[in-house]
Amino acid sequence: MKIDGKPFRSIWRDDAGEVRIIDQRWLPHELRIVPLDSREDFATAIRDMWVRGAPLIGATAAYGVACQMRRDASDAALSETWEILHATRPTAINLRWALDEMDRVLRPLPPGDRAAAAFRRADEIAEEDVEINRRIGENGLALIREIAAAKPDGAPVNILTHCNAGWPATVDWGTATSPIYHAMEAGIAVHVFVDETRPRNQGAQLTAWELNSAGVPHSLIVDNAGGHLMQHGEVDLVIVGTDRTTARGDVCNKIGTYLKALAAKANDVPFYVALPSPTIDWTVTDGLREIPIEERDGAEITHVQGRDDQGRITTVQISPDGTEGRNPAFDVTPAELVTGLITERGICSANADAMAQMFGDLKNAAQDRRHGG
Ligand SMILES: CSC[C@@H](O)[C@@H](O)C(=O)COP(=O)(O)O
Repeated sequence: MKIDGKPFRSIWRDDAGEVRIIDQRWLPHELRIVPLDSREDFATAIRDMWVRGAPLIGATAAYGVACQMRRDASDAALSETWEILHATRPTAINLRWALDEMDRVLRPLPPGDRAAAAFRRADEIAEEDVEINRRIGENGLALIREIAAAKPDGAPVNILTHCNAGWPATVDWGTATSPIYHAMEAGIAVHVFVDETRPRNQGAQLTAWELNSAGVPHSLIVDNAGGHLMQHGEVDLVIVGTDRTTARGDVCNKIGTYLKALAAKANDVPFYVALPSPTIDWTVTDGLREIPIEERDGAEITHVQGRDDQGRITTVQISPDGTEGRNPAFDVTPAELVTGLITERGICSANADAMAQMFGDLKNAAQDRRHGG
């Protein structure tokens, strides 16, 4: 997508082949581009959320393996790099997916061939992500078009989204935002309610920033406003992203997603999840019991970052000294609250049969790998 009219991705290789990212900690106030080189650079960038969002975490890890292969392409380095990068964040399954994929491709090769093959596969993973998200956009567009057709002429389709499942969370397009960008391109009027998404404010800082840059009409709302807006008929559709979706369609996403799904159900608002296939974890079914939920530093709750009137990015404390924050970063929305999954292959019901029918090949491949096939 574009920043000030210039096309950008969230991660790319420069003319010399070096990996560069947008350091998202400073958005929307400053656009800082940084190189990543060592395995430690990559681990820090994922752990400390310079990059974040499930698909981008996966792509970054793939490039992390590739860069390491330039330094040391031994079997031991391959295994160690898998472990180090895998330990950075626990919830988004794209991390393990990308690391397994790199291992699958590199392990059979002689060490001398691994660096070149690793960069090839990492570039492909990045390109595949862009294409998956483009298709999610096309498939979600059909949904928005249908809702638009039932509205009075010219009235915008009001879409609520939570967190940032936009292009900064992926390599490009975003997942939840891709249908919105496709609707804009198709000339359909849309308006987006952006949940601020405490504690880290990915909605206020990233989703609002990207929609603003793309000229998409939007309103920033506090996380607690969604239910009220739904009760008053102001939301036509909810679209969120996901960090891990189970084989039966339980959806793990940013903390607060579950409450939006409950409110949507109570008010007959369709609740859709934009789901790229690498975000499906075929090894788990019961999301509530089986998905590890990241617990982050309580300081993210007790403090807030913003820009002061001197233009400096600063952090302030909002709670009393001595009060500690409890900070589970994700929650699980059970499949029965999900109207449908917008995937690159089409829209799929959130249940085991429908998912197995749409992605049977991927499910079988995952099961083969699990049994050492
Ligand atoms: C396309 S991104 C989908 C999810 O990864 C996104 O909604 C989300 O929860 C991101 O969490 P974050 O903690 O910012 O990495």
